[in-house]
Amino acid sequence: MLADWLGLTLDGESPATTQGRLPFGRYRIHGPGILELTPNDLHPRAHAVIVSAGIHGNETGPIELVGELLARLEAGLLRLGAPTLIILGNLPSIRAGQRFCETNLNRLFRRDLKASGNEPQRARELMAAVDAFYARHPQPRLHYDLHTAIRDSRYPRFAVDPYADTVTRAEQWRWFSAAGIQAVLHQHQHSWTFSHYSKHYHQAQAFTMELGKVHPFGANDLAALRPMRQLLEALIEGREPPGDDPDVLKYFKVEHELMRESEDFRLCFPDETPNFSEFSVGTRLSYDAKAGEFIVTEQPLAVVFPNANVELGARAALLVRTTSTPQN
Ligand SMILES: O=C(O)CCC(=O)N[C@@H](CCC(=O)O)C(=O)O
Ligand SMILES: [Zn+2]
Repeated sequence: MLADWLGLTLDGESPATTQGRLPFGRYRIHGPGILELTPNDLHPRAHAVIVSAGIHGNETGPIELVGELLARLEAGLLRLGAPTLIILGNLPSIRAGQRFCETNLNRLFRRDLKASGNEPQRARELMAAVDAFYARHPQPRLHYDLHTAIRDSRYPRFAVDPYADTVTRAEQWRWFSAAGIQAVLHQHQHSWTFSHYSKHYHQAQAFTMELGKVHPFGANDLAALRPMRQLLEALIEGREPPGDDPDVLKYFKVEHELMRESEDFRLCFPDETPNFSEFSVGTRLSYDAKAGEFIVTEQPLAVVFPNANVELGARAALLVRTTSTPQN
């Protein structure tokens, strides 16, 4: 049934039933792409776990990873021990194989959202689903929003740590280390992403997890994500995830965001530049007819998520520097 849910949801069809039993619990479908799993026996260490994927429709690896988790739950290979909400984000854009249809869903997760349209409507549905889930469950809150990046990366698997007052527990860095995450990027300001929503409004331990590069369905290297799957499995079972040395991770913080402010905007480095590539002082990184040029000053800067083709007013790249320690 759970494997059917994924397939039917991606095909735009409704499952025949909206609730049922699992080997170690039960499931309930709250709406398209919103599935709650409730354990028969709650593990004492359990979090209230949210795992989301497909917030960008062309990022298929995390959707396949969720498929593996659901198949293993259904086969009884995982012993459900934590309340878990599984979310598939932008269903029309997943079907179209595009990052988004009309606007980038992952900039819309704010309670004062005014916009109308398909993606704003979906953001409202997902915010309501998160609010209701966390209201139902008193356990410590956790949300991993799974993505893949457009470019290659010096660190193919990295976590983006949203900016918010909530303190990140040090165990997260240990878990990430064991899960094969190679770097952590601390945001410097509110970003209104899905993970930021859970951290800012619900004080969840919440991260955007970049798990390799964008590929079509069937072309993803799920073997490289096996340690990450083990982290998710531990959380779904409600047990303490494996940990490893947090000093193995590289830590970065955002220093500046390059914004696209006019039609005449360009990045002054090749399109295929990998994430975390470093540029020395004096390098011109961008030109915008309205904002002018951006030149690296004082210390080298590395570039993450460069994309000159974003909407006007949107982020075209993050400029980052290393930081010696994780920020808690
Ligand atoms: O590779 C890219 O350019 C984009 C990959 C992606 O979708 N990243 C997320 C990061 C969200 C965050 O900053 O937490 C995004 O841009 O929405
Ligand atoms: Zn994404």
